[in-house]
Amino acid sequence: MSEPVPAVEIAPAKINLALHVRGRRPDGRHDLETIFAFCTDGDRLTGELADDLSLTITGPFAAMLDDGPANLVHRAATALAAEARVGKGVRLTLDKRLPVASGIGGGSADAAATLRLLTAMWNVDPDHATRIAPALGSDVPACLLSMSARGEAAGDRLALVDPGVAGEPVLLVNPRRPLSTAAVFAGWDGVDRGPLGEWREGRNDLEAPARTLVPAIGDVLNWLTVQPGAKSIRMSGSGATCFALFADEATRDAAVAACPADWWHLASFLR
Ligand SMILES: C[C@@](CO)(OP(=O)(O)O)[C@H](O)COP(=O)(O)OP(=O)(O)OC[C@H]1O[C@@H](n2ccc(N)nc2=O)[C@H](O)[C@@H]1O
Ligand SMILES: Nc1ncnc2c1ncn2[C@@H]1O[C@H](COP(=O)(O)OP(=O)(O)O)[C@@H](O)[C@H]1O
Repeated sequence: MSEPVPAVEIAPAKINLALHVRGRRPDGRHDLETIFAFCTDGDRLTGELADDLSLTITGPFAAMLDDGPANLVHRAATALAAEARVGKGVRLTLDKRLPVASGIGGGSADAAATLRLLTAMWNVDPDHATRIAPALGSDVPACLLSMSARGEAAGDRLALVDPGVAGEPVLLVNPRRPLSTAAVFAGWDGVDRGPLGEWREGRNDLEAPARTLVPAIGDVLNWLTVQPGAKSIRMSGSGATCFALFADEATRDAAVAACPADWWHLASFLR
C-alpha cells in the first residue's frame, strides 16, 4: 500500500498596492482603505490526517517562529475545529519562506491557508472559515480569498476589485529588519490625508512611521526606483517589505540579479 499523499496549500504573499489610514477606531485599531493583491508564491502548508493536531516548521525563516499554540497556524486550526465541531486532528508542516513581521501578511496568509486546507481535509462548511477569519487578524479575511480586493474598516470589510495587475511580474525586497505592525500604526501621525481612489495615484500612509523605525526602507525604495523597468514602487502594509511591478520578466530578473545580497527578495507574479 502506498503512503497517503499530503494535501498542500500555498499561503500567497500579500501586498497592499495602496494603503490609506483614515482614522483611529474605538477598538484601538485603525480604519483603512486599501487595495490587496496577491503573489503566486508564498509559504507552503502541507497536512496529513492524524489523531491530534501538530505543527512542524521548516524553511529559511523557521527559526524566527514558535511552533506552539500561539502560532497562527495552530490558532486557525484550533478555532476551525471548535467552530465546525470537528473531532479529527492533522499533522501540519509549514514551509516558512516569507520573512516574519514584514508587511506581506505571512502569519495572516498562513492562518488563511490553514483554514482553506482544513476546510477541504475535514470536509466542513466553508462558512465556518469565513466566520472565524476576522478574529484571527485584520488581514485574514483578505488572505482567505487571496484575490485582489478593496479593504475598508479595519481592512476586513472586503469587495473584490480588478486593479489591473494580474499576471504582472513583481519583485518584493525586504532589508531583513522585522517590523511590528502595532508599533508602525502607533507611529502614525493621526492626519487623515484623504480617501483612496485609483490605487496608482494613492500612497501608503504607513511608510512614514515605518521609515522612522527602519530607515533602511528608504534605501530599498531608492534602489527599486532606479531599476530599469520598475514601476508602481511602494512599501507594503506596515513594512518593511517594498515592491515594484515590472512590464516584463526580463527587466524584473535583471533587478533580481542586481539585488544586494544582504536583502531578502522574492521574484513572483501577481495573481
Ligand atoms: C497593516 C496591514 C495592511 O494590510 O498589514 P501587515 O503590515 O500586517 O502585513 C494590516 O492592516 C494588518 O493586519 P494584521 O497583521 O492582520 O493585524 P492584526 O493582527 O489584526 O493587528 C495587529 C496590530 O496592528 C494594529 N492594527 C491592525 C489593523 C488595523 N486596521 N489597525 C491597526 O491599528 C493594531 O495595533 C493591532 O493590535
Ligand atoms: N505562522 C506565522 N507566520 C508569521 N508570523 C506569525 C505566525 N504565527 C504567529 N506569528 C506572529 O505574528 C506576527 C506578525 O507576523 P506577520 O504576519 O509575518 O507580519 P506582517 O503581517 O507584518 O507580514 C509576528 O510577530 C509573529 O511572531
